[in-house]
Amino acid sequence: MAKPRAAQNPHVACIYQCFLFSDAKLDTPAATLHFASIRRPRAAPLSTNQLMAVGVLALQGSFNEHIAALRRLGVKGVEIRKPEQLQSVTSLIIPGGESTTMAKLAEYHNLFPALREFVTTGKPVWGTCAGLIFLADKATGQKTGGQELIGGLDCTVHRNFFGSQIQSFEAEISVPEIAATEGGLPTFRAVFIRAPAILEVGPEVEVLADIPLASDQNVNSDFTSESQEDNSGSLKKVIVAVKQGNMLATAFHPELTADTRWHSYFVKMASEVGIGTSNSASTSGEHLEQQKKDLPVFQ
Ligand SMILES: NC(=O)CC[C@H](N)C(=O)O
Repeated sequence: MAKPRAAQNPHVACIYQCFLFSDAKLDTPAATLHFASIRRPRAAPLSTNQLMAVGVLALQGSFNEHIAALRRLGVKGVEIRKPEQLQSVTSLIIPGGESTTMAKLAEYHNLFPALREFVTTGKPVWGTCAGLIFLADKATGQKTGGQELIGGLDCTVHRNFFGSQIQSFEAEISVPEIAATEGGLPTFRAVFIRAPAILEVGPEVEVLADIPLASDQNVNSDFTSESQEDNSGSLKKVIVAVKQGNMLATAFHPELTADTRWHSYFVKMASEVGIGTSNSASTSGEHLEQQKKDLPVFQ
């Protein structure tokens, strides 16, 4: 597997920076340059009965990009900011961003009880990056005083495992489960932005992807030499994507690439639990109209 490449290119670093601290600054020349380098196959279009509205927590971070990725599949994304809005959706994406800020906003809007209920009632939830941190039962590397988590995902996450903003990187990761169900290449180009990693998982958790660590990679000291070793006792790797029942979590950002396979995988999870919603997705006419307004993710 390719060694993770740090985002040293100033244009790419700029995008990562913009991404974390604002909602949608992706229509810039720098974004164009960045996304042009990520040309991946799209997942096959979803059939009509897989179309449904998916909630996207829209407090902070990359919610616009998730909604745009869903739109490319013909699926409607609904912005969720208040507890009562969760009643109108049957699945939810918690985007990446900055988990401490997101937690403060969620607390301010009294969202935590409704979010926990959403998870515990078995509705599909996908956390990306900060969203993964939200779903974890335990997080390390938090700011002083910690932060509230939704929990439910039996794992321990290190919040900034791969280091600071400038250690953001992209890497080709092996995604056997995604390739088996969604087709396409056996690898996925994953964008890690001040990314967390999963240090430990419980028995119910299925590991969907991990990433080898370069020998010179500067990772957090909480990661013990014992947890770095695989069965052969030599290769250092860390978990970056998992599934546990109704919960999917990725340490990286599929919504920032043109490869929609993680989104189609999640939409299928949502449709498989048999709780399709009356909030049906757009008609094909609407879909075409929406595509014109899409964010500049290159095909
Ligand atoms: N890209 C991201 O979502 C980064 C998450 C960040 N490490 C945090 O603590 O919130």
